[in-house]
Amino acid sequence: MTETPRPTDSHLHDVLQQIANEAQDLFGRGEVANYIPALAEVPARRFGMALAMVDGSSYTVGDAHTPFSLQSITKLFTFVLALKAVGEDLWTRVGREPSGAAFNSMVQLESERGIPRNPFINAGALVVTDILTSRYAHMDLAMLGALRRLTDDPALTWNVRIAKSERDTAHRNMALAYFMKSYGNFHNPPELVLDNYCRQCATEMTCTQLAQATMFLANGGVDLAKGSQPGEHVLSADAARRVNALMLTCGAYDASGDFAYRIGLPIKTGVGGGIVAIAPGRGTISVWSPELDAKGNSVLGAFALERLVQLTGWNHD
Ligand SMILES: NC(=O)CC[C@H](N)C(=O)O
Repeated sequence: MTETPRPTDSHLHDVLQQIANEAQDLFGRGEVANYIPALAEVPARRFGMALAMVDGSSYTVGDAHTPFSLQSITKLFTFVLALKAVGEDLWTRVGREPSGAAFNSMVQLESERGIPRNPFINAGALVVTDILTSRYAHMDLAMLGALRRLTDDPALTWNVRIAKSERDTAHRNMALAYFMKSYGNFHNPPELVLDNYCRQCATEMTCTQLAQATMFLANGGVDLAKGSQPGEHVLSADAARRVNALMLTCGAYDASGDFAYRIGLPIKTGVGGGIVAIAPGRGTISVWSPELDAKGNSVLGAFALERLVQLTGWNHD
């Protein structure tokens, strides 16, 4: 059996550079999301990648310092907030099974009596935002506060234009919310929750920030000390393990099985073209490239993560 050469951390910069070079060949194979009008204006041929290691080292390549729209990646952060707020009671409102259906699908909701399959599809994320809307006077600001602490960036915010553009065209998400309300699984006015949800989705981060913000998932629930802040105990090690399990099984909508097969790490994707991946005990990887495949996942992002695990062996040791 041939061994995959294992680059040491000092070689990680070269690994990223190699991946960025190879990825260029894939430009043109996907399309920038256009169902949210303002997202369609993002330049397509962008590629950035960042690694943040639990030892505090970090590596970047390409457009890793350009802010992009997190979109569904925010479902990871709101899920963590809701888990902290209501604990295991969360599972009375949302399931934890892969849906095998598109991220914005309604079909299962009728036969499953308004309980969405998991928190990472739109219906599930809307229920999570509903839970947080009940919990906080200003759910949007509570989320932003949490993200500012995780990135150590007090200026982090949502893009007002993208939030408005999504809110103006959020007909399907509104329908999902009303449908769940008809089953009693939505407690606040859908209009209010949609306002919060669209701001949430329009939050922007760079690859570097996203890798930093998810470090607690690679580090047993504990964030690293950053700037003036001591390391924050975000979740218990047990809860972090469970979040990672959900990312592995449900993080890429109806392509979750394919991502697990190709990459084998817990991940979360978004239609802004971002993907974040967790290598437990090692570090976090974030990648951004706006061209999406038919299921709404970044074409170059998926390729880059697949190459990273091939070149480093991070998914099997
Ligand atoms: N897959 C996504 O990133 C979807 C998020 C987007 N804001 C939506 O609700 O449609």
